[in-house]
Amino acid sequence: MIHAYSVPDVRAAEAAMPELATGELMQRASQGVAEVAAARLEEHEGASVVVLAGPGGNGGDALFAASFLALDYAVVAILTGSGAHEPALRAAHDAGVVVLESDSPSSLSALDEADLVIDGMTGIGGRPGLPPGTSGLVDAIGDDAYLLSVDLPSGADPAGLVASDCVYADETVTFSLLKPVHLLPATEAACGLLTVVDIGLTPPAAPAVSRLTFSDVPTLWPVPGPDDDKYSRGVLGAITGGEHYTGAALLGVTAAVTAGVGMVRYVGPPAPTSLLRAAVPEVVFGDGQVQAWLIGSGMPWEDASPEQKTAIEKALASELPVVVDAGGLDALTSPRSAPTLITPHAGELLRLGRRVVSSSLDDDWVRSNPVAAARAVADALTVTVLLKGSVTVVVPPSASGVEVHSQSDGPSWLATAGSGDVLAGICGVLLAGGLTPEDAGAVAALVHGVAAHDANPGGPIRALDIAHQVGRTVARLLTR
Ligand SMILES: NC(=O)C1=CN([C@@H]2O[C@H](COP(=O)(O)OP(=O)(O)OC[C@H]3O[C@@H](n4cnc5c(N)ncnc54)[C@H](O)[C@@H]3O)[C@@H](O)[C@H]2O)[C@@H](O)CC1
Ligand SMILES: Nc1ncnc2c1ncn2[C@@H]1O[C@H](COP(=O)(O)OP(=O)(O)O)[C@@H](O)[C@H]1O
Repeated sequence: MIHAYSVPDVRAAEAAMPELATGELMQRASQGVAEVAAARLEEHEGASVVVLAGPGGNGGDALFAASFLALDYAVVAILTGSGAHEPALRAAHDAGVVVLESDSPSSLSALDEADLVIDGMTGIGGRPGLPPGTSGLVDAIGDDAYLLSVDLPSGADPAGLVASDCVYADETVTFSLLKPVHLLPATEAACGLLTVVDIGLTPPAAPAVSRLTFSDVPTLWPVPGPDDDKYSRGVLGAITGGEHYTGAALLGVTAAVTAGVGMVRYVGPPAPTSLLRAAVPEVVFGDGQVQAWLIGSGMPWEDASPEQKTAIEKALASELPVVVDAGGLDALTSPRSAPTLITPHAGELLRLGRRVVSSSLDDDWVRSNPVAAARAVADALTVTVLLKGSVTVVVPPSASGVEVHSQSDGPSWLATAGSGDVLAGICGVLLAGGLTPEDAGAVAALVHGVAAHDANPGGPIRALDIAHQVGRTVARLLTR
């Protein structure tokens, strides 16, 4: 598991180190930046470095790194704020670094010609958005330059909440502790490759964001034992698909069966029922006892059959865990006390937010702060929200005290019709297997992303292939 910690907690961890006051922490950080920069220069056969140094601690890290690199490379430092970290600036001067002001005519040409640029303009104390007057410098960086950010890409929201104008790095070097900026959807893409240099900080007690890794899957995935039978393993009731979206029923139920559910009971009208009878012979049909429900994929509320509507109302009124996808979200009109995982994409979350948070939310509500939008719906309905995207977040209600989970395991080829229906099926298996909505959502997102990769590494993927792949991917993750 990877953890990221809130900015105040990281500050407190730094303040607890006597090495902060002596400058030793900055020496370790800047040495780490210099080592990573030198390795990338080797790999790319580069010789020239430009450092963008702001007035804060990150600027200090960047200038000290410049002083180390000046032993072997031609290094220019551009000061981007009013003032600079004094000891670091002195070290850069002493090492022969050419120091320029940001408005110097030479700055733009140096950036255009640099093989590697170190971005140390803003750090975890920065506000979202590039500092005034620096966007021209960022634009001047040559397309072939390797862009290495110190701690976080300048301009990115350290809390990872708000999308803003920022540097898009090839790589970010951070120090001992990840921050939300490195893992959350508004900012992760700007970080590029993430490299962690240990400078000796002690992790705070509680993370703000967690991310599962492959080695967490054997701990969390429900594996049957010798005393299990199909009922004890978990029966999933699926109320999905309809006369129109027959495929959504097939995709979710196929994923559930290949992901290893004890049994699936399907409730739906004749067309998807016939399809499932032919394509997924393991499924049984009609209402009955289940351990969890999956409702709504491919079932706009107005298309739901009377039998489906009755079964959904009963499921939502029960004490059983429920996964609510797509059209099922329209049936969720009041808070649930039983475990509930909802799986909207951004469009569906906006529609739901307008119903349960405020009818006046603007079109940008989810995009401008995805985690806050998911949290508002989670709190309004006391459900856990899995908000889908290239970075998928699993956001529990605030009262739970559980941290946000963030997963980014799938290729962009996952953006294909029906892949969300597959994800909902995997979520259903895990709720039926007894996982909490937070764990179920995070593990399902990881396995879904990896299965998409495994289905056709490096190339396009159809959703049904992901559904067929899930079981093999789970086996690979359980036995690696
Ligand atoms: N073979 C099938 O039977 C399939 C059935 N599907 C079902 O089709 C129904 C409609 O699905 P839609 O996803 O079109 O839902 P909606 O029609 O409810 O939402 C689509 C709207 O949301 C907007 N939007 C904003 N952000 C988005 C994002 N990140 N991803 C997707 N749309 C975004 C779109 O621009 C569009 O206006 C659902 O019930 C779904 O389960 C789909 O899953 C596709 C495959
Ligand atoms: N650019 C992307 N990169 C990786 N995964 C993505 C990307 N865009 C969407 N996804 C994933 O693809 C799936 C799409 O689900 P959804 O929008 O519900 O589609 P559908 O309704 O057609 O099934 C989700 O799991 C989402 O996280």
